[in-house]
Amino acid sequence: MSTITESLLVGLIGDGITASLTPPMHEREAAACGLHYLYRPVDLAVNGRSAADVGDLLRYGRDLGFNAFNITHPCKQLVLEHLDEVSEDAARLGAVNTVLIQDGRFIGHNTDYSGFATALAQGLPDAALDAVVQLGAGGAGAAVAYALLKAGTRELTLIDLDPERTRERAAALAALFPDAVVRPGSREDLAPALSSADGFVQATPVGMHSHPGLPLDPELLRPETWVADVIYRPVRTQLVDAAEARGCRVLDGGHMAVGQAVDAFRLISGVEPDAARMRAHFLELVNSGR
Ligand SMILES: NC(=O)C1=CN([C@@H]2O[C@H](COP(=O)(O)OP(=O)(O)OC[C@H]3O[C@@H](n4cnc5c(N)ncnc54)[C@H](O)[C@@H]3O)[C@@H](O)[C@H]2O)C=CC1
Ligand SMILES: O=C1C[C@@](O)(C(=O)O)C[C@@H](O)[C@@H]1O
Repeated sequence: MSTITESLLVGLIGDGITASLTPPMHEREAAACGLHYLYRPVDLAVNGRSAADVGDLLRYGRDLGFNAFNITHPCKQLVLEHLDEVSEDAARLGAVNTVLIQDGRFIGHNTDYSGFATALAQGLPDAALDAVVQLGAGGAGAAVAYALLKAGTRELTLIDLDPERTRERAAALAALFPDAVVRPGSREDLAPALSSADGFVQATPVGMHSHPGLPLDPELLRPETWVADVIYRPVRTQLVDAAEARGCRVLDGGHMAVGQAVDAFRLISGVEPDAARMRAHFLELVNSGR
């Protein structure tokens, strides 16, 4: 037996997340830190719930003694209206992936953007960020683009298959970062934009086990352009391999997956996790086929 202050009970609310690696990442790190910490997937698909139930699930969780939740697709925006307080960055970004429950209040944060920012700073130290081309303007793309602009990107070319989404996301980001140029583009803009870009970020599902392939012709990548992928299943995507073969510096998607977990773990537990240990455990999980 333990009370809400003696142990930590955490959940991940989202659709189809039962096999997520985030729960084992948190639990293993907590064990290494000597914490009593349980982290359960709360899968909408398994429970016959819809995304609109996220507020009810949060309130049930609070009543049942949960300390925090991670929130994922398709609830990261929907959850906002149920929160008592939202961090400045999560409010600006318009998405929350971590909810702390403190004194019965719900407090939202976004560790997708901060996790990517740390991953980029540590994984590609000294990378020039002035001009970046990004493919994909969905949920992950929004967080990554926000992180880039906050870290100093002056010129971001955003390209998504959905032109309306591209325009809307580019306009929203341009309003948040008035000193930067956020240019909505189409696939025809890839080659000219990459001819002078410092970096290329791939934030589409292309490259996942379920969507194998390359999101662009790797010949378009100059060796001096760094490349970041958000896909982490597999960690070594075809893009990561092709970019390395071209001589580019590369950040695989596992860095963002670990980065969001590191930042959420710190917020939830108040304990500083060992990021290198979490990355090693993450790779162990991926390599064992989890
Ligand atoms: N490393 C990490 O921590 C995280 C990784 N992810 C991964 O990021 C990927 C994207 O996830 P979400 O953004 O949530 O999905 P989403 O469905 O919200 O957005 C994906 C976007 O990519 C666009 N797209 C698809 N194919 C494209 C192509 N060939 N060229 C240009 N645009 C294209 C779609 O139109 C859509 O707007 C997923 O594979 C997910 O697993 C997501 C969250 C965190
Ligand atoms: O979107 C993601 C991915 C995730 O849902 C996972 O399953 O690892 C965990 C969330 O915290 C994060 O925001």
